[in-house]
Amino acid sequence: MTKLTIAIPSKGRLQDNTHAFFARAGLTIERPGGDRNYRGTLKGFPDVEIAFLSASEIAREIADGSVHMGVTGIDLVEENISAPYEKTHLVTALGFGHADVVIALPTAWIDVSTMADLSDVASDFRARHGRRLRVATKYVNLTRAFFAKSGIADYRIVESAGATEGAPAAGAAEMIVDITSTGSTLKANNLKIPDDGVMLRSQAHLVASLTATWCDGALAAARAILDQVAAEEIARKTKEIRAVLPDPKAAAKQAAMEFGCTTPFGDEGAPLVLHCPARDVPACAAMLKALGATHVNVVTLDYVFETENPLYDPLHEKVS
Ligand SMILES: Nc1ncnc2c1ncn2[C@@H]1O[C@H](COP(=O)(O)OP(=O)(O)OP(=O)(O)O)[C@@H](O)[C@H]1O
Ligand SMILES: O=P(O)(O)OC[C@H]1O[C@H](OP(=O)(O)OP(=O)(O)O)[C@H](O)[C@@H]1O
Ligand SMILES: [Mg+2]
Repeated sequence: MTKLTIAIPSKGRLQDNTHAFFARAGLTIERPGGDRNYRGTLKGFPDVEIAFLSASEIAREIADGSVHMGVTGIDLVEENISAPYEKTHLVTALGFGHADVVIALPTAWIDVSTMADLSDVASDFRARHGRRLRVATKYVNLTRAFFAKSGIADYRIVESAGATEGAPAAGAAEMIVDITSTGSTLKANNLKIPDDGVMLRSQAHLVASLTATWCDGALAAARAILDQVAAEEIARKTKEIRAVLPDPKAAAKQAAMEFGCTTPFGDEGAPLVLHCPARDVPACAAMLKALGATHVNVVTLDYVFETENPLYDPLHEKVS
């Protein structure tokens, strides 16, 4: 494998957001031949190959090293990979695909509102019915780990590939473990989440493989791509503030202390140029006015390229 292979979701809810994420970083995914082609390219990066896979396949291929990087959900990383953080490295959270893996049980079970309550019910159920409570799920490994942590042993997993929320009403299980975001599917099926029943908060991540072969070419391509991704990420979270001040050095120092502002071009300039966390801009502008600035210009940035790359450097450390 001399090329860098990046896997991206070819269907499902992560697909569109993934394309938008790459586009934001100025990266264009090309898929010659359209939807039926499972290989694509990244415009301007001849050493990169794109693999189109489902989100769960992406987690598996990252684990076994057949792709270098991919976009998938943390739920799938933790469910599909044993010892996930020995085999993968989370490059960055992508801010979409937010969903919780939860345990849900019938709303009619009014006495059960915590995992401790459920533990009691599970033992009673077994004593009374001579069989164990059934949990329908496709998250078999996450469920086992969570039930063990909650001290519940009296249950049995019924594997469910789809429409899991329907299992209790269909009589196939007493409860479920599944992913939820708005909660409307659970509600429609008369299911509720115990107070401490959230097993995992998931979102889509850019994930790198620690088992793939990282030759120099693959590393160089990863660096070039992550330079663009990091530059966009920093730019999105940062505003550039420009102001002329009687004592720019003192203002820069105060802005650094109060808001963590940096001075990318030094602290002597007229105007002084600050990089400020986006959320602190109004407060920082007020401070600069109080220090004598008559105008405070705030500029939105497209990219901020820096020598150090907060996304690439930690990955490089692990794979070389
Ligand atoms: N309702 C939801 N809201 C937000 N994210 C969700 C929701 N359902 C699933 N996801 C997330 O989307 C990711 C992929 O799920 P999706 O169902 O699109 O693909 P998949 O399960 O891999 O498909 P398949 O099982 O057919 O291979 C998962 O990481 C999951 O956490
Ligand atoms: O909390 P909610 O907003 O109601 O979302 C939850 C539902 O979304 C997912 O299904 P999806 O729509 O991806 O269909 P699928 O079962 O075919 O994957 C998940 O499996 C739940 O069924
Ligand atoms: Mg789905």
